[in-house]
Amino acid sequence: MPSGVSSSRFLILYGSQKGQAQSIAEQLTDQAAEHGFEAEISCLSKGDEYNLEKEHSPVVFVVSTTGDGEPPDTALKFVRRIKKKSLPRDHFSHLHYALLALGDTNYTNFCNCGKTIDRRLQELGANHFYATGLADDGTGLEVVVDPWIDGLWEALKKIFVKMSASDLISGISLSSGHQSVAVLEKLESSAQSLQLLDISDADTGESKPESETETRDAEIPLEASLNRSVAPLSQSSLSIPALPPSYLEVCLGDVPTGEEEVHIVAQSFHEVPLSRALWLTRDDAVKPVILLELDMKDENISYEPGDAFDLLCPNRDTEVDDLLHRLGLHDKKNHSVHLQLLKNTKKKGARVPPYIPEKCTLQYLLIWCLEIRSIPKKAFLRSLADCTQETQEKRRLQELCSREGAADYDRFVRNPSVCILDLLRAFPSCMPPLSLLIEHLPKLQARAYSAASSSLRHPGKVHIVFSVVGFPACAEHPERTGLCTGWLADRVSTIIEPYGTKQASQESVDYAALPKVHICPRLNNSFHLPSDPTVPMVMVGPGSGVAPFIGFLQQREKERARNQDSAFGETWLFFGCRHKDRDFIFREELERFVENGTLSHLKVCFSRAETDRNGSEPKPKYVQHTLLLHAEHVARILLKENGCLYVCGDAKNMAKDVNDTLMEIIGKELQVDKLDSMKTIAKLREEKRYLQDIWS
Ligand SMILES: Cc1cc2nc3c(=O)[nH]c(=O)nc-3n(C[C@H](O)[C@H](O)[C@H](O)COP(=O)(O)OP(=O)(O)OC[C@H]3O[C@@H](n4cnc5c(N)ncnc54)[C@H](O)[C@@H]3O)c2cc1C
Repeated sequence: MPSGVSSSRFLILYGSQKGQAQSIAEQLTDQAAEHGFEAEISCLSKGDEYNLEKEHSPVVFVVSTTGDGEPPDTALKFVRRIKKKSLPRDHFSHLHYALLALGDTNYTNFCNCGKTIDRRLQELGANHFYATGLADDGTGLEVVVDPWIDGLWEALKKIFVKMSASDLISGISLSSGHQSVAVLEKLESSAQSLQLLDISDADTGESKPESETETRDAEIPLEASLNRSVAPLSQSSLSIPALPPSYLEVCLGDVPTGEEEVHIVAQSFHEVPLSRALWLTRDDAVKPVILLELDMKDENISYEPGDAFDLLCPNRDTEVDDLLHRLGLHDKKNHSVHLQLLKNTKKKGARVPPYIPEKCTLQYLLIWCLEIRSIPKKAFLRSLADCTQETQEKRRLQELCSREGAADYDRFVRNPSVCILDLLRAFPSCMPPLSLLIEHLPKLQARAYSAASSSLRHPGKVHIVFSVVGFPACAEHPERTGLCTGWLADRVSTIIEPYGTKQASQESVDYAALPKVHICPRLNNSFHLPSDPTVPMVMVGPGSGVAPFIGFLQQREKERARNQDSAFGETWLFFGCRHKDRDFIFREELERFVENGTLSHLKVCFSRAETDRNGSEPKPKYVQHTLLLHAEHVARILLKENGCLYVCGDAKNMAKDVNDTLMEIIGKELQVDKLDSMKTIAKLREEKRYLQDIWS
């Protein structure tokens, strides 16, 4: 091993957008010492902290993917650097690395950033010492991350042995005689020290069953639930993750005097009034859809159809109140919160969360800074277990974060979208300090909504359209609505215009009395109308996925009126909903676009249409079925006329189904196999002629 390189040191490099990759990298750093390693951690953006060109210790990359397969901002420069064509093919031949990529199969280009780095490192001669992990947030990162981390330690041990062996061989190649004996002796001593590592590994005490559990056998309940387990899990010994080191000290100060409210959290947001709210669906629609008009005329905001807006909505007052009561802090809700790092914390790279303003009140912290609805991660459950008095409750929390309890975690925590308040209700003897919540709850996130209007038609305004997310009551929690869509729906509940209202009755509604909405434009680079208006286009947007296309068509309608002699490309819209009479949103506006020629073809399907009793052909149910019916035109526009295909809406099913259908259409049209169809689709994407704006 090159001199100066420790036989247990390795480097962790992370590229994180929302903090998940960073948090996993930090978790690795924390666990490394327990396994006898010395981990150095650095963000990929901090190029001055590491030098891969001279790195002879193993390197572990943890990288996420953002947007449409883009690298996170912190990894952009690194990716650009390693992609340089001038780098020789053996540039990284000295490098031994492992890579954990994070992604979400609900989006296209799953784990693209990790895959790109991996591919490029391979091209530049670097060597894997452990198989690449691809973790899917869609099904739960833990499913891959936990076993990947478990296997990493063994792989590190092996690579250190291998590296020291090859180092020895190269080191003694010039000396005579007893080479193999010397190598063997050194290897043996390496192996011994590794066995020692194994012993220390096993000696954590965490995997031993709790003695108390044995006394519970007689009362094993029949059915498991969030706070109750059944055999075999209730009797199993558990592999529990290491306790994450705490790192924050929280002091509650005086009640701030005066009205110096802190608005730092929402500082990058514009506060705009609402100017209209309308039901787009009938009362009996399964997924109710609301249109909101936001008045931006006093703000300097411009947008194009295809752009989206981030909306920051606060946590519910009632939930924050319940949480404060439960933590025994309700009487301190107006006290100011002071945060500092715990001296002697073992957490690597610990820092005070930058999104919590100094001296904000406790109530403000819980309303505006933390995502209190987030699903607690296993590390959080692990910490909560240590704050729980009652033996059975403690054991259950340990089970839920253990490897053996992974299925129960999915069933009782992840799938029902349990949040911290639900846990505290289910585990009454759990009494976490406030610092633990701040350490484990992520930052409150804004939610994005596509602009459903054009500023040519609605100057100074933007429309957004959303379906109100509903979480039905279940054993784990009461009924509730989505954080943002539910908050917005509640705000407008008293003034919202009924379904079918044609013209806003502005006078009767006091919009100024409503709370303003925090918005921030989220400009899109490519999901826009083609710059050449003669380019034909196909738009696929079922449900609220039609939003950006309403903006496209409003814009096109105005452009056509202004330039009556100009040529405009053919436009197709494929829309789908459940029922013709209940949730066919924007029906009249779409029919007007068809009448005045803005929209050449409107193809609508209904997934819950009455069965045709006349025995005629079954009607298409979903947009992909309608697309197939018009395959010839779709193929012509895309393959012969250089046209564009836009897809917007549900990422889980629709986007994938549409993609599969497109593959079928291309395969048939070009008479090629699946692989070649995929290549054609990849080319369309590259040319920005197949564009997706999809969400789950
Ligand atoms: C670029 C972009 C543009 C978007 N544009 C739009 C848009 O125009 N219109 C729109 O409606 N949305 C849009 N979204 C999605 C939107 O940002 C939110 O995710 C969505 O409105 C839910 O927010 P919420 O805070 O109400 O729900 P949250 O409280 O965040 O809950 C959402 C969670 O609930 C789950 N969930 C969703 N539906 C249900 C259900 N019925 N029952 C149980 N669980 C459910 C989801 O998997 C998700 O994990 C867009 C997203 C992106 C990224």
